[in-house]
Amino acid sequence: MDEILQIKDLTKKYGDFKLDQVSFSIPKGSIMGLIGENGAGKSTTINAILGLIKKDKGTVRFWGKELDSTIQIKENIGVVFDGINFYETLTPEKVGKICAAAYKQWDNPTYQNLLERFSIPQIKEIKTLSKGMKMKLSIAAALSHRPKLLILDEATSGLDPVMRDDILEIFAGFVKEEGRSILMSSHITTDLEKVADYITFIHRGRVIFSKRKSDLYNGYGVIRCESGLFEKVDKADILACRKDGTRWNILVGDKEKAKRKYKNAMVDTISIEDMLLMYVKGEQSNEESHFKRFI
Ligand SMILES: Nc1ncnc2c1ncn2[C@@H]1O[C@H](COP(=O)(O)OP(=O)(O)OP(=O)(O)O)[C@@H](O)[C@H]1O
Repeated sequence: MDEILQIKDLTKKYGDFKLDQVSFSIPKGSIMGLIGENGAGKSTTINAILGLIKKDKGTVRFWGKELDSTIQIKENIGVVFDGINFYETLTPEKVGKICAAAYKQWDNPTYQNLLERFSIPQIKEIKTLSKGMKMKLSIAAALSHRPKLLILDEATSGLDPVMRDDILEIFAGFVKEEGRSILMSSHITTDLEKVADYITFIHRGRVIFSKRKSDLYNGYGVIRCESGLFEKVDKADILACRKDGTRWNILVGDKEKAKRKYKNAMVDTISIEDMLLMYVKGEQSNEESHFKRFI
């Protein structure tokens, strides 16, 4: 079993919104970045994985077994949400004591080290801590109960760039320990570019792709061309496109094939953020006919 988490056909309907047969897997020892626009379904996916909402359909397997017990989740999965994770009247010191009693594998030296590294005071009430400090406290606690999987839902967005960089380094070290993995949703795609091994892109409740990051960079590309060439591009090759002045930017899934097929075109690599923008804005702006999407 090389995968720590396998999600298959996860489906949940909320009124107009449908999380639609979401499937992806997280290999052991890796960081999976979960990206998508606001309302794409990232938190719904995470909540369904954790059993915080009832899924309509689909399976979640953890280390090969269906994930259905809260005890199994509590001990093995560390969770950090973008919000308050503890009672506001507790202090970081009390959080440590409560967690020591609550978790079999609580690692107090790690917790103390992280509090110091993150400059979190031991005896200040949580309600008096800044948003960033609360996030750091949650991350310290989640890492210190030695979970096999850490799930973070927008958990680093309130942190300054220096602290984010420090935390990304800690995450990279965490997954080096055998079998541990991270699933992190983030709008800060540059963080994921730095640290993620895999990227899953959810758009309007559906998985557009779930791929190794290096395969994304090696595979996807953008053709930049004038209208004349745009007309000749095989529509089957176009994943999304956007007109920028007189030039077209065309997202393709196989950069090298595009270079061979369209010899006069400029074919560039594309960042995760630009890829996401082309998918999302291409569809949104359809009626203005500046953008079009063909899949
Ligand atoms: N409890 C709920 N009841 C009804 N609709 C919900 C509920 N939770 C989420 N939704 C809807 O499901 C859709 C997906 O929301 P979700 O929070 O999963 O998106 P997201 O990708 O995490 O977005 P963001 O980046 O803004 O956090 C949205 O349309 C949202 O309004």
